Amino acid sequence: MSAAPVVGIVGSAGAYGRWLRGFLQQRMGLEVIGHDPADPHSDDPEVLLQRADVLIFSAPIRHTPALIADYVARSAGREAGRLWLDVTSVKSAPVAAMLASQAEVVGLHPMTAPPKAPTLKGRVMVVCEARLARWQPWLAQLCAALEAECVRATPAHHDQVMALVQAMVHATHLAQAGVLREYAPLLGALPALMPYRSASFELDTAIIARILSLNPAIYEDIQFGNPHVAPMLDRLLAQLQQLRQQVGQGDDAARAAFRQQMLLDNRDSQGEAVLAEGNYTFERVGYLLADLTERNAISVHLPEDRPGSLRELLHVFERHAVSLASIHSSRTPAGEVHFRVGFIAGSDPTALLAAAGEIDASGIGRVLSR
Ligand SMILES: O=C(O)C(=O)C[C@]1(C(=O)O)C=C[C@@H](O)C=C1
Repeated sequence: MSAAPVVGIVGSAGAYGRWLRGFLQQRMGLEVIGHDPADPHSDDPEVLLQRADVLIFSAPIRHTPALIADYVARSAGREAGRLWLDVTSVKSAPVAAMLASQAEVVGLHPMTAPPKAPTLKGRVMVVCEARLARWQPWLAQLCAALEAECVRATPAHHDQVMALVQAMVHATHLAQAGVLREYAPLLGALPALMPYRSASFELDTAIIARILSLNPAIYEDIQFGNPHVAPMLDRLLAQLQQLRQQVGQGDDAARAAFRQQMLLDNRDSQGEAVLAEGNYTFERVGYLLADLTERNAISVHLPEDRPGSLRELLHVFERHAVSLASIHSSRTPAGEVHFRVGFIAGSDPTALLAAAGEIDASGIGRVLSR
């Protein structure tokens, strides 16, 4: 095991491959080599097998087990004493394929698309330590540098849990997207419904938009590449069919059954503490959404990340006698940290313009277009 291993990425041109290369080079100061069939300038697989102390498979889930098997055959024992990792959303098959090698093996699953941020701070990463010995300290360094909340699991348990955490969530939202599409000729597309939104609807449509904006192959493979998904879908359908039957029946007995099964039994099963926490989260997110959609606001990027920058910014509003209603740190779509400052209703637009002008002119911050 080397303190500064050479890392090889199989799938270096993909979204995670590119993110990992940046992270490993910039945050961990490591030499990174990579192969990707989509990048003719990338290194040959043989170069990776010769030089990489750590090999990371970052390829489409569907092809990963066969791809790993191919590397096991080509490597032919040279991988002994090295570390092999993968970052796919399903764990049993890729980890089993890596275990056919003589390398130490850890399956990873970051529970996020490649973030705009330089690390996985604030995100979860599942870690399946399938065969780990001498590389343990380096894996700990990797996890610390990634700043993710790491949760250990076996590949089998991971895949069972992901049928709920990922496949069920994606399935219900894609079904909602399909229903919205079917109703669009009658009621209009989403923009026609948004004026009537509840916080729940807004959150669900944001999730739908997120899923439909990311890589379709990942969502396909999460449904089709995990054997625990089909039985989960059966249960999901049975729940919906039961509700459909009760609404169709429509009498007091059906209402009582609905109330008992769908509301009371589910409430009891979740327990008071979990419900209270989730309900509180919902309220906080609801307020956050309201603040973020508030038009009477400006976003400011503070170029200097130093103590006192935010106080100087707030001081400008104070001098222009503008009262703030909210302040949130957030990220632009390009990933730049900014502060979004909301103002109380009826704030003087001229004072706001003057304050924004002063922030720009003084160099305290850069006011972003809305
Ligand atoms: O960044 C996100 O929106 C995600 O959560 C992406 C998401 C998911 O939708 O479950 C998709 C694939 C990865 O395996 C992890 C998480």
